[in-house]
Amino acid sequence: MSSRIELSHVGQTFWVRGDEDKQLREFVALDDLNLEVAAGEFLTVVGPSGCGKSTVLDLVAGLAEPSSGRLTVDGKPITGPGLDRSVVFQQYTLLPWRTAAANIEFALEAKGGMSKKQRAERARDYLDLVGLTEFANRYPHELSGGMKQRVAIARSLSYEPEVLLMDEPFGALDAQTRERLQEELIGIWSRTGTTVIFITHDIDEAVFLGQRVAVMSARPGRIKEVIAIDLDRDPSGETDVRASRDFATYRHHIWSLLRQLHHETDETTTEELAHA
Ligand SMILES: Nc1ncnc2c1ncn2[C@@H]1O[C@H](COP(=O)(O)OP(=O)(O)OP(=O)(O)O)[C@@H](O)[C@H]1O
Repeated sequence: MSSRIELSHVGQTFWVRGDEDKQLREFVALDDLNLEVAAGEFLTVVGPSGCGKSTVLDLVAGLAEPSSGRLTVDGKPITGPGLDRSVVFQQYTLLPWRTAAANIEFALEAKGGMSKKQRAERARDYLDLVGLTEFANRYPHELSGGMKQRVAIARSLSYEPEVLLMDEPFGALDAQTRERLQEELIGIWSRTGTTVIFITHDIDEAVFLGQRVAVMSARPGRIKEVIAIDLDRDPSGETDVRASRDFATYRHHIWSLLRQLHHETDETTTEELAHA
């Protein structure tokens, strides 16, 4: 099962204290942001630092309420967190006193409706899916960074959410582990059909994973452009799609957009400082 997500005219404003006068001021993090994610789509999001990527994810996760606009999952307004949507953060959020399998079982306990035996079986299935069958009884401190993140992904998938929200989940990993996990994630996604929103700072990662890449602008945070990625992926993994001409073209287009946005943000900041 997967779900369609829609954000229309979404705005998010925070109250922040000025550096100089310590007065509270409104800070517009998102303004009139519109985005649709189709059921079963893999959408990646890139944008300058501080443009509001995590804010968007928090809103879809139901961890925060927007100041304006509307967010829906399959047409129903998002009013808070729900087991239909699962979040994977950059930092591994495993319970250190529980084994890999027990971490997953714990999440399933929270969902309810499953016997102990069913939970144990489900945990095994999802550890198999992320290639960690042999490590079910290891504690987090006995696992590598990449393995911990795979357990976190298995845990998020185990309660079979319709939507998987990923906030730079591979950001803390070395380049090789990161590439391997990207490939595994594509495999898992094609098997489960979950709708994925994946935030990253890495253009290559965005192009490799996304069926579409949403590029955000900063100040205010909006969707600048959404680029459909049509790459000839080789399911056997034998061909290096990252080395293809098409990949380089997409990469360069997004790089140029981000560079332009970076200049625009710098100019806005200079103007704001001049008027402060
Ligand atoms: N609770 C908050 N209170 C005040 N300002 C906030 C709050 N949360 C986020 N912001 C501000 O909103 C803007 C967007 O933050 P957000 O974390 O969504 O950006 P981001 O694109 O995910 O950043 P990065 O790429 O650096 O992780 C930033 O300027 C941030 O300082």
